[in-house]
Amino acid sequence: MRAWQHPQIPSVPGPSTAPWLHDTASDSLVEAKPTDVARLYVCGITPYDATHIGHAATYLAFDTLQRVWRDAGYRVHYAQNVTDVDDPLLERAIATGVDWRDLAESQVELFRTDMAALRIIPPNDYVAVTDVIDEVAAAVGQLVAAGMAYSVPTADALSVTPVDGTDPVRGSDVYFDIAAAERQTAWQIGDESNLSRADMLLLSAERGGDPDRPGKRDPLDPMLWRAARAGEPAWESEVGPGRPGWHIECSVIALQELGTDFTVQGGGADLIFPHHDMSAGHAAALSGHPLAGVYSHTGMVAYQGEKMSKSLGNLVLVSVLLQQGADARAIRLALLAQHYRTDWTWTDAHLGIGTARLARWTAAFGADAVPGTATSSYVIGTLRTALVNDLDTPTALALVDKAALTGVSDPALLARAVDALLGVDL
Ligand SMILES: Nc1ncnc2c1ncn2[C@@H]1O[C@H](COS(=O)(=O)NC(=O)[C@@H](N)CS)[C@@H](O)[C@H]1O
Ligand SMILES: [Zn+2]
Repeated sequence: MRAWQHPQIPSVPGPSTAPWLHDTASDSLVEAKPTDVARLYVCGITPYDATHIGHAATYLAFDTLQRVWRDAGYRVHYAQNVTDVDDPLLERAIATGVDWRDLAESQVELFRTDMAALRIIPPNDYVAVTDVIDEVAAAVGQLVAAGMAYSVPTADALSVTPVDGTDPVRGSDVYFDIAAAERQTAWQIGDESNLSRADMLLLSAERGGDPDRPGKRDPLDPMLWRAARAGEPAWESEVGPGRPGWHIECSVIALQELGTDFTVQGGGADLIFPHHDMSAGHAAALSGHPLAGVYSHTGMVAYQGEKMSKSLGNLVLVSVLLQQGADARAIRLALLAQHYRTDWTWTDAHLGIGTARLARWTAAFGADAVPGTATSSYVIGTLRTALVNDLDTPTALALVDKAALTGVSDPALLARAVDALLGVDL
């Protein structure tokens, strides 16, 4: 699927190194140093109510990561999915009387324009789950054959006569067998999330799981394939008519585009469990290898006291801010002023601060700037040090603020660094 236009990224002289990132799995800072190409998977949107400030903050964090890798001389291979068929999307389509395909299509297009406006680097591979149904079904079939998945008879599935009668899977929902996968692979549930089983059960119910469903071997076993039901989209497949589960789509797309053991798997903290634990479990069961080296998660942006989210409807949309006259660079600066791993609350004041900062930086380093006393190359060195330290953009912004007060020896050089590393073209 088409992504969006790639922003210009100038090269900046001077040495830089791979970034250190907080890794959720080890709960420590690790060096995200690729062996050759930096391979990155960041979970994409479920396309409705696209691009709220929370989405933008998360994708901006992994944009910053890529800018630091590129500055250090690494090429980046970036993959991202679109969850363009899933229960929440179908519910929203029904609630708003819109065909789910039209809703997905229009929201992905809005997301693309917002990402391009914010100069966020696009993925090399932008893959919709509806484009890989066969690949997902084949992966589910592989897990069934390997004894790491099982079917649960489905009362309300469309009655389907199994083709040859021997295949117990047709016409049933298919679940991942966590215990079997833990026996057959090095993966253990909780490897990424480090959560207690009690917390897992709570989060599983809150985030699309069905721990109370009868017939499952373990309440935490996640669904791999949902059998066709009346009124729901379904595709014919080797595991019967139906559609993909959530976690398996990211395992299949990440493995297909990046292979195993890729550098960083990224997303918001609400994906830590079940989504990223299970995506890693499915990938280990399919490939025998770990999915990624580093599991990187961003904090949640709230608005009016609650995490910004579709279901709550407390959304601040990037496109609305832009329509109201906000400069995309000011929105970017407003987001970069918060460390990517903190939970924080958006207020309109944040946009005002970003707008004022943009004006000060334009005066100090833009086309009409006059040289000042700080040394550009020195300031750029401190900027790089801040970003290599777990993408510390708040410190980076403060360093550029300070340089703006005194002016710098070579304003154009600093402007190049601000563009390359922070994505703000003054
Ligand atoms: N309020 C928020 N603050 C920060 N990040 C958020 C917020 N809401 C959603 N996100 C992040 O934005 C990304 C897309 O979220 S989403 O549209 O709900 N889609 C999904 O989570 C799945 N399609 C991932 S496969 C995820 O990484 C999610 O963690
Ligand atoms: Zn995902």
